[in-house]
Parts: sequence; C-alpha cells; structure tokens
Amino acid sequence: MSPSAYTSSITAILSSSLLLPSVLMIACLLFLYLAYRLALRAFSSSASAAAATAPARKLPLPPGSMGWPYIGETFQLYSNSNPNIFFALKQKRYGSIFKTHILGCPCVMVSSPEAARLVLVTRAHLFKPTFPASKECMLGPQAIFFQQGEYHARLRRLVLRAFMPDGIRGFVPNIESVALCALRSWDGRMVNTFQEMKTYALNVALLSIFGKDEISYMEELKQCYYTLEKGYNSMPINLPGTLFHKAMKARKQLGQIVAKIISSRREKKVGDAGGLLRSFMEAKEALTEEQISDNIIGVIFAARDTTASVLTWIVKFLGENPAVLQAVTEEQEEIMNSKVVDEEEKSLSWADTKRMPMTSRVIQETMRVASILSFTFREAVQDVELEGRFFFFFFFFFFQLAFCRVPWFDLRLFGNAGYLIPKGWKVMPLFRNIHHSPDNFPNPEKFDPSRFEVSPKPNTFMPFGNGSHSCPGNELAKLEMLVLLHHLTTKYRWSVSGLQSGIQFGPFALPLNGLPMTFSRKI
Ligand code: HEM
Repeated sequence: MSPSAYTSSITAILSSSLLLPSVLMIACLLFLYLAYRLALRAFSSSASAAAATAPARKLPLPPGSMGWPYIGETFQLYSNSNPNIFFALKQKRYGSIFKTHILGCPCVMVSSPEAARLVLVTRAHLFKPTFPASKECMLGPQAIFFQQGEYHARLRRLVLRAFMPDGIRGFVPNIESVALCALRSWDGRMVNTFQEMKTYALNVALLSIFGKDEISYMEELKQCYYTLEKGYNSMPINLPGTLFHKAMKARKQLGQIVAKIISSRREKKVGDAGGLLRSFMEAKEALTEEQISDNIIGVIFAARDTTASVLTWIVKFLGENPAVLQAVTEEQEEIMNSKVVDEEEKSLSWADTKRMPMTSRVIQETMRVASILSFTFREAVQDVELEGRFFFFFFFFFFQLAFCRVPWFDLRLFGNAGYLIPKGWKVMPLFRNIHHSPDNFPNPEKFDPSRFEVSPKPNTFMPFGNGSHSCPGNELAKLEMLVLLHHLTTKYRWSVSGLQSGIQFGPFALPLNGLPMTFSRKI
C-alpha cells in the first residue's frame, strides 16, 4: 500500500462516524486517568508532612468539624428535636461526605447514592454493623443485625427462607383476619394511630414467626416484649427498679418462653405451621436455643415499630391528599367488587395484592417522604480510602459518548480525589438526605406517589437499606400494609383529632403524638 493510500485510508477510517468518537473517548480516558494519578500523588505528598506522627495517609479526611473534645457536636445534633436539620445543614456546608463527632465517636456521614452504595454494598466487608453494647445485650448478642461473615450469611438464608414470597404467601388470609380484627376494634373510637398500628404489626410479626397454629404462650410473650421495649431507650443502668433492669429480666423470660415453644414443637413434631421458627428449627447446621431466641426477639423488634410508623404516615398522607385517597379507594374497591361471590366477600389472595399498583406507589412515596430510618450505622474495620469521583466521571463520559450526546462536564466531579475513613470511625449513610435530594427526586418535599410510575435512579431509594444487611422482611412489610390498606380504604373513613402537625423522633420519625385519629365504618 502506497503512503498516500495508507494516509487516505486512515483518514477515511477516522472520519467514519463510528471511529472518531471512540478515538476521542480513548484519548480523554487516558488524559483523565493521568490526571487522576497526578491528583492522588498530590494528596499523598501533602499528607506526608503528617506522616511522622500518624500512619502514612494517602488521602485527606473528609471536610467537616469535630466540635469540642469528647462531646464533639453532640449538642448541635440534639439541640433541635429533628436531627435531619443538623444533617441537612452539614451537607449544605461541606458536601455529600463530611466528618463530625457525636457521643464520643468520630463519624463520617455520607449522603451521595454512590458513597452509600460503596459502604453498604461494594465494600461492605470493610464496614461492620455497630450498635451500643447496651442495645446488643438487650436484643440478644447473637441476633442477625450484629453479625458479619459466615454466621450472618447462614442466619440470613434462614430468615429469607421464611420471609420471601414463597414463605409468606400462605399467610395472606391470616394477615387479613388480623387486619379486620384491628379495624373493627378502632370503629367509632378516637385512637392513637401509631399505638394501634404497633399492635397490628406485632400480631403479624408473631404470626410470621410462630406460624398459623401457635397460640399458646402468645399473651405471656407479648407482655414480656412490652416490658423489654420500655427499657430499650432507657439509660443502661442495670440496677433493681430501673427500666433497663426490668427490660433485661423480661428479655430472659422471653428466651425461656421461646425455649418452651421449641420443646413443645419438638415433642408434637409440628411441621407445617410455617414461619421463621420452623425455618430456624429445620436449619441444616442446627442453631442453639439461645441463637434462635436472640433472633426471634430481634426480628420482632425490627418488624414492629418500623411497619407501624410507615402505616401511621400513610394514614396521615392519605388524609391530607384527598385525590390520592380517592385513587387508592377506587383501586381497592375494584378488587373488593371482584371478590364478591353470592353477596359474600372472599378472602384476599397473594395475587390480589399484586394488583395494587397505585397503593404500592403510595407506600413507596410514604417511605421516601417519611424516611423513618433516617440513617444507619457502620464502623470502618480498617483504614478505608473512598475514591474520588473520577471513576464516576469515566463512566459518565463514556455514557455520553456512547450515546453520541454532547459531552457536558459537571465541575463538581473534579471536586476531590477521595477521602480517608480511619479504622474505628463510624460511618453513617444518610438515607433521608438521599431521599430528599432534588437531584434524585424533584420537588422532594411534595408527597407525589406518581413519581414512582418510573423507577427511581439506581441507589437513590433505600427505605429497606441496601446490601447484605438490607431488610429481609420487606416483602412481609409491604404485604401487611397492602392488606390493611385494602380494608381501611374500602370500609372506613377517618379524621385527625385536634390540630396537630409536626414530627417526633423516638427513634423513628413519627407524626406528633402518634397521630390521634377517629375511625368510623363507611356503611
Ligand atoms: C416498613 C417496614 C420496615 C422498614 C422501613 C425496614 C427497614 C430496614 C432497614 C433500613 C434495614 C437495614 C438496616 C441496616 O442496613 O443497618 C433493615 C434490616 C432488617 N429488617 Fe427491616 N424494615 C421493615 C420491616 C421489617 C419486617 C416486617 C421485618 C421482619 C419480619 C424486618 C426484619 C429486618 C431484619 C431481621 C433486619 C436485619 C438484616 C440483617 O442485618 O441482615 N424488617 N430493615
């Protein structure tokens, strides 16, 4: 091939519409990679001055302030009854990753979807779950929340087996009975919505744990659980007379009740009652009675206030948004009418609960707006370097070129080359900030279920967490909410008692005073 022919064929290839963007892209990627390496080196050298006193640090700590010695910024966090105000102010000032110091612990708070995913999913092995020791001994040190590694994976398989659709679909008629019974008991009364929803959620949790047939010991078990619960947020002082002491005693009794249920099941060889206990008892690698009871108590704890808070918010939001309530009621009435045979209403089925898209969107939007779990806690098990945003830039740039769009540059992406999270520091992914960011959800304070007609951007909607510790009870939670809402909207109307607005935290976000309401039957 002559040089001129060679040159012209290269020109022809280069000018072809497919290759030119690719060459440009490779050149840009190379350029950005070099820039990234240079930035990393710059950070290393700026940190080297401190290397004589501290271990070599490649990256700086995140921006933020650490407050006073030991107490840190605890007062700033608790000076307002709403901790989200503290988080939002910090985020505005320092960006989506910032450091602070709360209750004697240095913390890094993360509120970008990418950083939260990194902590909870892609590098989850570098961050262990962490709870105050008093909470751990109250719920049971062998409960799933506190575990990592093989034991955690084993427990999680057993819990998921009980709470995945196949494990719970058979419970729909039983959950429906529990819902109808609850609604009947509210009829014509002024009730504290949250307290009533707690009773409903507890009954559903016990059903899903002990199965349809288990009725012995249930009252005793509930009474012990109520005492345990009262001590959960108390000062951890284990002296006779204190709430904490009573709670620890109740915890011991709960363990004994679970042991009695296990042994009576073994004697009777009850096999088909279903539920979590059955899943635990049929584990290939047997669990001890203590492990079973720690996890049963833990699951009751995880299932109850969470679901009850979301249900309380749903009742509030539906009451405040008549058009949405109307749409939900119409959807539910259509299902109800399709279930009437010979003037009798048949039980809901699992398939019916899959025909409730509008109601499901209301649940999703409620979980986003209310974000009842504003954040979760992890602890860095070693020094962890959070890479900068160059990685995301690569991805983004590639995407732009691949789809032949005009590349645009978000300068914030050049903002940093990364941060160091030192070993032992707490790390808090801030779910609520992610759910309330206008970048992820336009007009975020507005209750608008229609936004869920399209799926949210990846990692921006995490009401059930993310990764290996994400909520294994999410299918059950959604199911029990749908069943209750079916009967609530088709058969009852409700109104707020008294002028009360506002939020309380205890520890979940809740309408003020648990939302006192009057419910009455429609016909
Ligand atoms: C609307 C109700 C619920 C919400 C919003 C919710 C939310 C969450 C979240 C965010 C986590 C992850 C926490 C973390 O990563 O640190 C979690 C974990 C967990 N949830 Fe739920 N949950 C709900 C209902 C339930 C129910 C009904 C059950 C059981 C029947 C349950 C059982 C659990 C368990 C056992 C874990 C710990 C999982 C592990 O550590 O591997 N939750 N939940």
